[in-house]
Amino acid sequence: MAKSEDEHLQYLRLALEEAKKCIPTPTAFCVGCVLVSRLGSEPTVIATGYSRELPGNTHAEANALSKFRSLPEDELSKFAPMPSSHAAILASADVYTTMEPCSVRTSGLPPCADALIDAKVQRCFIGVGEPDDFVQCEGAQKLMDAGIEVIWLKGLEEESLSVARRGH
Ligand SMILES: Nc1nc(O)c(N)c(N[C@@H]2O[C@H](COP(=O)(O)O)[C@@H](O)[C@H]2O)n1
Repeated sequence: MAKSEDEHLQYLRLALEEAKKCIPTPTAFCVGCVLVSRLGSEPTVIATGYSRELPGNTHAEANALSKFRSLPEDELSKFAPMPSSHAAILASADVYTTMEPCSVRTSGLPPCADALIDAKVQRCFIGVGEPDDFVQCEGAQKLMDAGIEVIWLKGLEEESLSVARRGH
């Protein structure tokens, strides 16, 4: 396996570890997400998130974005060689998510695909497409329509889905 492909799978495995932290519920998936900045000489994890980690009915991708945005400005130098803002770092970031970002929410809350588009992230690496257990998901298409590169990683589809469906 090529080095870069292996690196992407490593980040997806990290996202799977996040997904395993979710408290399962029969009415939603257990998803994990990792945000990686590539502004420095080495890629750096800038935030992680999982479904229902933050209070309320919260999703993995939105939680990772919120956690990163809540970091104080003076900690951002860890992620970028030049003085940089939260928005600039996110605009260079890659997203690794165990399941396709949601495009519609049964609760009516804002979908993760919209949050990633608003953050102007670079690329989104996905472990598995969202099955139509609850809704018809069009998250990957939404991201691509907004100019975000979508990469379907191969190899962890079954594990991503079985972790997502824990508690169903
Ligand atoms: N990508 C993604 N990340 C999460 O953290 C999720 N929980 C989901 N699930 C999706 O959201 C729908 C449920 O919506 P509500 O939380 O009830 O508003 C579910 O149908 C999945 O599409 N996806």
